[in-house]
Amino acid sequence: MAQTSMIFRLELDHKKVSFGDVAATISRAGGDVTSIDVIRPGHDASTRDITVSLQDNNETAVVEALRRLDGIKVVNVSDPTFLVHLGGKITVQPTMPIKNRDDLSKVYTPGVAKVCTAIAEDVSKAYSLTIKRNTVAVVTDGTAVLGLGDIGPHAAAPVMEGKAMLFKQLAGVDAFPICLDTKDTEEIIRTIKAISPIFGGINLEDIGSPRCFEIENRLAAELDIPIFHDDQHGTAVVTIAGLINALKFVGKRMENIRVVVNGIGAAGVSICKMLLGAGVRHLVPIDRDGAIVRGGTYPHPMWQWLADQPQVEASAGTLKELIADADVFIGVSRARLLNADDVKRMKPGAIVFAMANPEPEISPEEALPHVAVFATGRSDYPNQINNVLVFPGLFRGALDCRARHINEPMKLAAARAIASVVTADELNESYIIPSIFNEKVVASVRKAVIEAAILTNSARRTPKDFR
Ligand SMILES: NC(=O)c1ccc[n+]([C@@H]2O[C@H](COP(=O)([O-])OP(=O)(O)OC[C@H]3O[C@@H](n4cnc5c(N)ncnc54)[C@H](O)[C@@H]3O)[C@@H](O)[C@H]2O)c1
Ligand SMILES: O=C(O)C[C@H](O)C(=O)O
Ligand SMILES: [Mg+2]
Repeated sequence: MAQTSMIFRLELDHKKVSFGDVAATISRAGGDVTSIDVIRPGHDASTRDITVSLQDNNETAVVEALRRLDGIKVVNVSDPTFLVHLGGKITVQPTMPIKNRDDLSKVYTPGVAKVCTAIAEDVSKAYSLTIKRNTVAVVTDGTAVLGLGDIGPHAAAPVMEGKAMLFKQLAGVDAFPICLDTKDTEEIIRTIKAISPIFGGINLEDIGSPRCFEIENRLAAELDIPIFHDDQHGTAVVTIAGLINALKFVGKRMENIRVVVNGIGAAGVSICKMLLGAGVRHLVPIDRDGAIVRGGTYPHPMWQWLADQPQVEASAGTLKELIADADVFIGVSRARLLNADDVKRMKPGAIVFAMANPEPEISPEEALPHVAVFATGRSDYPNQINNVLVFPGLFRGALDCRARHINEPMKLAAARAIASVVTADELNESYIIPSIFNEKVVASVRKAVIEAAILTNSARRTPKDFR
């Protein structure tokens, strides 16, 4: 069951009702009082903010129960999640104050002109004399936002702002949310190319498949800064990291496991490719019409690529049929597609990564009793397998060594680095993947990415700590 919390502002008439009555009413309606703030104290009446933890968004039941109580006025109901979004989540800060005319003439006209001229004469100076060395554009068209689908560029913004916050807090990267009002592949490519001069890298986000593949490939070929579709590669990297450790925990090997991947979109395609690269020999890719089978013919070029791989199984079927006898289930599809009976039919030592956001393919309550390792993409359950473990450190590394692109060895190095943060004695069923608050994650990913970039000639600069 999903837990949320809400703040109820109440006016209490003390002659008619006590706080005990309020707490008991909230509890009967399915809520738990977690904190109380007295906004206006008083002998006869008071105003209080009551924070209530709720199961499954049953706020209406609580409000109705409170309204039926004599002596209570419900002034306002607010959702703390909305409150943290008020006014947006990021801002732009100058690196120094402009204190006097002298400062002004340096940072702005006339002084700035000679810096512009220097860059015009040698464009590589943009890295040392502008923000380019530290900036990433987080670009979306709003077509595949989490598992919510095509909700448009305005509605996508809170996710993009969230990614920008994480870039900054975790890795010091200045990321800008860019939400494009177009779904046209050529227009998206043209626009990103046109805005690219100020950016050191491009993080594509929540762009639906199959358009995302062409957009990424074309930009990587036509621009000389790293282009990274987070939903494809960030997800694949963190999934491989989680799988390396989950397999250690259950004592199985990549070569011997049968893996079902459900949802062969942006994330699913990249996960399948990385699984094959990591040595998986029994792969069952499934989308909404059933399995993508070896030898089949598909209009989607990436599905056709999968159908041509020898490790992909040839048997057709639905998710419910094909999950039987799987060692590993990886879901990057939609909410609530599986139940306890489905995961019960997996092999002993089953590993389930139900990574659809915000709601996984199966809830932990249903899956946990029947599987050895369970993970989701969410921060409120153990084992959060989410691309946030990847993009901050990966771009930190790519920017620091001015990587031309982000290649397979850099991604694999990032996956191994994340997995290695969990030591052998720490590894257990609820700790296969480190927390994003573990400071070692970004540092380890950065280091591994830079080493791989130098070895593969993607790096244009060797950072000081590598010299
Ligand atoms: N945990 C993470 O870090 C992470 C990262 C990326 C994506 N995701 C989640 O994975 C999901 C997919 O994201 P995406 O960017 O790949 O989107 P996408 O739109 O590119 O792909 C989704 C795919 O799922 C398929 N699908 C839809 N319903 C299905 C069903 N009932 N059975 C099988 N397949 C079905 C679609 O046909 C499509 O191919 C979303 O829920 C997203 O939030 C999680
Ligand atoms: O945004 C997230 O939490 C992860 C991922 O990028 C997603 O689209 O679900
Ligand atoms: Mg995403």
